[in-house]
Amino acid sequence: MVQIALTVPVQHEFETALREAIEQRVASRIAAQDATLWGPDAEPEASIRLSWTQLADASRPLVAEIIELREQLASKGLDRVVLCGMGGSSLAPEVICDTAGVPLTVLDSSQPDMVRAAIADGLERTIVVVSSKSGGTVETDSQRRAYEQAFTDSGLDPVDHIVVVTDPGSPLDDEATKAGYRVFRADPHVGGRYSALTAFGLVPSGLAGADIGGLLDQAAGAQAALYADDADNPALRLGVLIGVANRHRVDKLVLADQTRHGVGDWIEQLVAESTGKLGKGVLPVVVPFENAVNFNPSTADSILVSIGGTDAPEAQSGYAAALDVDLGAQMLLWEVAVVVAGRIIGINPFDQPDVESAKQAARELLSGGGEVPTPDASDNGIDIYGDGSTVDDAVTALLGKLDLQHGYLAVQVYLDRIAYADFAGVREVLAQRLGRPVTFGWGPRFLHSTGQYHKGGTPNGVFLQVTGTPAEDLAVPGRDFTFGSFIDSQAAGDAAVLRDHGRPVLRLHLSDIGPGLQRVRAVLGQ
Ligand SMILES: O=P(O)(O)OC[C@H]1O[C@H](O)[C@H](O)[C@@H](O)[C@@H]1O
Repeated sequence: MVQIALTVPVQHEFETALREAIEQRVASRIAAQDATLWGPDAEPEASIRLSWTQLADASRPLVAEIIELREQLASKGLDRVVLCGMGGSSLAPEVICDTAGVPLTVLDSSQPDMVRAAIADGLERTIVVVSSKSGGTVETDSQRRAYEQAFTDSGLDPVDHIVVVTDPGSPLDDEATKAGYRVFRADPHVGGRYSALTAFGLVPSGLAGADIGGLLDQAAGAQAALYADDADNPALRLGVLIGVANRHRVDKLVLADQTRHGVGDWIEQLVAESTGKLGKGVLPVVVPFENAVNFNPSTADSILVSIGGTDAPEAQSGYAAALDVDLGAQMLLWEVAVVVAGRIIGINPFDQPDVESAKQAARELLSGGGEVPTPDASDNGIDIYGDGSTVDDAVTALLGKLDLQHGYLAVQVYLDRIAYADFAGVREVLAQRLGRPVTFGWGPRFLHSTGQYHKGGTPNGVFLQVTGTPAEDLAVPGRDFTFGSFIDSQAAGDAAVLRDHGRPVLRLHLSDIGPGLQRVRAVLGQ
């Protein structure tokens, strides 16, 4: 079931763009995996990235395999599932499991306290799914190493506890095969953020107990509507709305999820990484509910989307949508909508050119190269990297750089996202204070999602980083760095690249996280 209600202030322009998309058979050509739709520059990448359009059928044989493995594992007393993976390799299972009401521990961090806490919990009944499409993501590799060590130290054989999902022939595939792990190889012609209905979405979710056959049924049931060259096609309507709004500099997409299962985080990656490049794009702003600031009240440069709603919300810009749709269908709907919007905006929705630059800067710092940043000032245990000699002044200086017509503030917090979950509420406080869109992301998780937009998208963001010294560091087995030095390099590397791109960044480093965070909250008004 897919229902969509839309409002647009430029009805004629919207209808014209919709008619063009129908005449050019955009929806059916997406279904047929036509790689020419995004222009000649995007064609080589698009030609190896479109297999997601037919996954509702192609992934079907996986279901029985996963259920069989789940039963085997359960018979051995393995019933707790931990997922190690970043971005496209963890965001889909997170929302699939939350929607299904089944527990899944998602370890998508390099924060030492968070990694230690996950590992300390119930090892003997834990099955760890290590998911990485490229097989080279350092967080995922480090988490796998930490788990292998922990299993071995506890007298458990990692082969009994680790399942791998990766693309065929990746470095992880080679290592895992040698180690004797159970390996699920995914279709390499699907990019990470479009991989929800491949083994990346289905293996962890199915092992955790979600109804993955039902999820594929939902996607299959929506295919005819989403691939129709028809004015009622909800994906075409949503994609054209986002694309047309972008022409009018309405380039923030504020998402309120009435169902409260966190689908906004999955959409956030899809939209930010697919569109945020070449100095253009759509900034997703995930808010917790419809009465949150930025949704109500909204800003003149925002499209509002109510997920699970039936009436389009009232947006100051006039651009709004309500989607009432089940999860499997919703995933396919957004994938189609985003590539439709990408065509209008004029970007390649299948690459993420600016993610690599931050990874490179982090690697340089880790290997002892690169310039290690030193604080510009220090205020009662909080190191300030930016203008201002006190935390108050530094925050005021950063916020003073915000463009009050088109700008946004991104808060990037490299702390344990379970232990300090309520700090995310600072988004609301700052949005209220500034009257501008504010996003909140946990590092390093957001680097694999909105990180692309921050560096490559419309250049009107200002960035507040919060980092902290962990309670206890943790070695990465077989590597010459620790989780602590890794996350530190990730934050510093991303800040360096943002600054190189001319984006204002303030980093506040808390040498003692508890009191430091209290102070930061007080300064920000939380
Ligand atoms: O699945 P992996 O290869 O480990 O990649 C995980 C993530 O890494 C990068 O940051 C990409 O920008 C993301 O699109 C991807 O989802």
